Amino acid sequence: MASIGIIGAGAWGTALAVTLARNGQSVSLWSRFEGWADRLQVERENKRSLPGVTLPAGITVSAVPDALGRCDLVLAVVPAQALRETLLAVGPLIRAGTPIVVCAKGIERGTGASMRDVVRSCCPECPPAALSGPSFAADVAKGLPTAVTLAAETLDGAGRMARRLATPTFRLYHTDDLLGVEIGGAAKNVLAIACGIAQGRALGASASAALMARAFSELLRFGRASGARAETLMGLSGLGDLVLTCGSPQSRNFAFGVALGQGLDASAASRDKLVEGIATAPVLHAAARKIGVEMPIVESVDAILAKRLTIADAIEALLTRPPRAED
Ligand SMILES: NC(=O)C1=CN([C@@H]2O[C@H](COP(=O)(O)OP(=O)(O)OC[C@H]3O[C@@H](n4cnc5c(N)ncnc54)[C@H](OP(=O)(O)O)[C@@H]3O)[C@@H](O)[C@H]2O)C=CC1
Ligand SMILES: O=C(CO)COP(=O)(O)O
Repeated sequence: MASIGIIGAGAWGTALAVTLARNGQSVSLWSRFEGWADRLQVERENKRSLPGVTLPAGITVSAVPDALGRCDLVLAVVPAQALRETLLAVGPLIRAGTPIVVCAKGIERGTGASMRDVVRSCCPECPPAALSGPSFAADVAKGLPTAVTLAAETLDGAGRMARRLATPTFRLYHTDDLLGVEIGGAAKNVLAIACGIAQGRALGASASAALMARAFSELLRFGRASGARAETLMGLSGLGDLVLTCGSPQSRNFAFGVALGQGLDASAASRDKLVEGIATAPVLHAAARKIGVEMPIVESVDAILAKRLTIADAIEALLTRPPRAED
């Protein structure tokens, strides 16, 4: 069987490589930095993101992307904002017809493009797919039970890829609602920042639960208006990931929100770690406005990050919104 290519040797790329290789797959893991690729290849451990997890022999790490051309399935696991430049660099090596499964969660800043559209424009011969759902890299790398969703343009294609990537502890459901899966993953990061802020401000467990429920209602409203299916938004990649990310200090988006809520400096709180919701907030807010969907929590996060609103004013604005029928 041909290898599975993984683009990006960060926390999630490494965790996916480890879980696939443990299950007998041959994995070509690509990192843009030769020094980092060499370290992983020799030390057999990603000491930066997943200390203590051994890279099985089935993983070959390299900064030379040629091996991606011999893979029959490629996972793109770089930050959403880096997907385009990465695919422009290594995409031409990927064989026509090879699916590119984007594992990043976000919307492209500047263009408002979805991840599948970035794949389509950079690698028009490769069908886009998405892997998303509640799954912390550390949990997956430890072999803890996890369930996520694989979305592709066709249900058959999604099913084939899901069977290829599933392991006894990494359970994959599949769907052809690529749009719905991408929206859930992108939106939950922004909403998790809001939930983190509430935690950092010590607003209490009742407020946190209310915020999470209203956050889900925004996700559902935006997703449906965009054409996503409700069952996708209520599934692993929507509600499932929202619950995980909005309630766990393990989440970088939630932890960033906590730091903001505690009054810490935003740039310091996101300096060393990836907080995808920061870039997604203004794009998601703009997309919602464009289609006339109200997303007051997303709007607040965007305004706080852009320093148009203080946290206190944002909370005040949310609490004084006119009462309405619940949707
Ligand atoms: N960590 C997790 O638990 C999960 C993460 N995800 C998603 O996966 C995506 C990646 O996250 P994660 O792996 O955690 O992030 P990390 O920051 O751990 O790793 C990101 C990887 O992408 C590489 N990268 C960064 N910028 C660029 C660039 N401009 N060009 C090429 N490569 C680049 C990094 O290389 P370098 O280190 O050399 O800069 C690194 O290998 C995100 O969208 C995230 O939302 C999804 C599910 C779970
Ligand atoms: O997407 C994730 C879990 O499903 C990881 O969330 P964070 O990027 O907030 O850490």
